[in-house]
Amino acid sequence: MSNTKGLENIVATESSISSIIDDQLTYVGFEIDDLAENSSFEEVIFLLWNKKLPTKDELDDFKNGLADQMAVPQGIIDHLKSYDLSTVHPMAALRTAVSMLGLYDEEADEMNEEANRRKALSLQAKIATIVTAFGRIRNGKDPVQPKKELGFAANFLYMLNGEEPKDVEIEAFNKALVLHADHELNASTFTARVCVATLSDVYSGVTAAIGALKGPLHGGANERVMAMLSEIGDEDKAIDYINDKFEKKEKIMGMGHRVYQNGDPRAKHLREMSRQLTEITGESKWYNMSVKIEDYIKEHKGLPANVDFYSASVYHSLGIDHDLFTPIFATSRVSGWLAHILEQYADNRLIRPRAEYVGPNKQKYVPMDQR
Ligand SMILES: CC(=O)SCCNC(=O)CCNC(=O)[C@H](O)C(C)(C)COP(=O)(O)OP(=O)(O)OC[C@H]1O[C@@H](n2cnc3c(N)ncnc32)[C@H](O)[C@@H]1OP(=O)(O)O
Ligand SMILES: O=C([O-])CC(=O)C(=O)O
Repeated sequence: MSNTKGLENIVATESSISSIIDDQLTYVGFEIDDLAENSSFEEVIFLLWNKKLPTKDELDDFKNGLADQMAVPQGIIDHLKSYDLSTVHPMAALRTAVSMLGLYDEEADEMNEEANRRKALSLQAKIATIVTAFGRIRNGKDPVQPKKELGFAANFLYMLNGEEPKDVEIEAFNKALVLHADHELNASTFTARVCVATLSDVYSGVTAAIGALKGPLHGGANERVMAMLSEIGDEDKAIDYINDKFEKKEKIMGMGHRVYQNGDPRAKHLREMSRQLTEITGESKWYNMSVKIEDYIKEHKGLPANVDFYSASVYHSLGIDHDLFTPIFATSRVSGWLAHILEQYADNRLIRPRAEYVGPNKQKYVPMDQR
């Protein structure tokens, strides 16, 4: 048996949801650049779940269906309120709340496509409500009910802030959601697929995926990028800070990628959004600092910026609390997780690789009183 640490370059499944070929990302064969410029997030979810773009009527129905599913059981809101939310990370709260959603669903273990698609729509909608409710409750505010006439991106910002967002904010947030929706067999998506390949339920798959996304080597990097930029504080201090990290052999968050060699195709969109938004907020320093770091790391380590790098200054410019960055990633990526979960159920086989045993052999049991 050969052993590839981290399963690097191992092809573990077939999928027709998204592809990364020669550093190009597509969703169902549509270039990410095309979708980022033209698509609504709802349209992208429909695409990932149905492998085709919706007609206008299909999209209207889909948007209505999502809006109808946004209310979260009061028991979950009350449960969130029962914790000291000043110390709870929102990804931990989201993980628990999504798991709880399964307790409220009588069909949680129903294993047919119709029931699973209904659960998918419900989860997609409710995760946005949970994340925004958490953001408000911990600041002593009541959750805000969604407005049916607003799209997904606008509703998220509305439910978080209690006021309707500006067009420029909606456009930027929608694009960020589109860019984060799916990404082939990344760690959280793989986790979801491994979980449901045991024929466990959709709630378990999404709960497991949230746990995987939370880590700093994956979705948790975006929050840490902003922590790094804040710690640096001043553009002129950026290079010394990075050199210090190099010396300590510490990783720079938002840099590097397992699959992309020459650059993450999503980063250029987020970089441009960061430029525009930081100019609007009068805080171009975050963008300038980020560019300086990106260029320096590219030159000295040959590492590209990944999707998490510029999303940090984008979300910061939208006035979002830094620890909500990864939950926002989950709000988008759940669309991809659900697409992969449905695909896995449709042609399932248990996922069970092997481990190469490197421990001691031929040991003899020693009774307790002789150890
Ligand atoms: C949405 C996403 O999940 S995108 C990724 C988000 N994660 C991050 O931004 C965290 C920082 N980046 C990293 O830790 C890595 O680049 C990963 C996890 C993304 C990819 O990891 P891997 O493919 O396993 O690469 P690995 O960690 O083995 O790194 C290979 C080499 O590049 C170096 N390297 C990789 N990323 C970085 C980084 N961000 N900063 C400094 N050095 C790095 C490693 O130290 C290692 O060097 P060495 O060979 O001299 O020991
Ligand atoms: O694909 C990966 O390994 C990580 C990533 O960029 C993503 O999940 O968007």
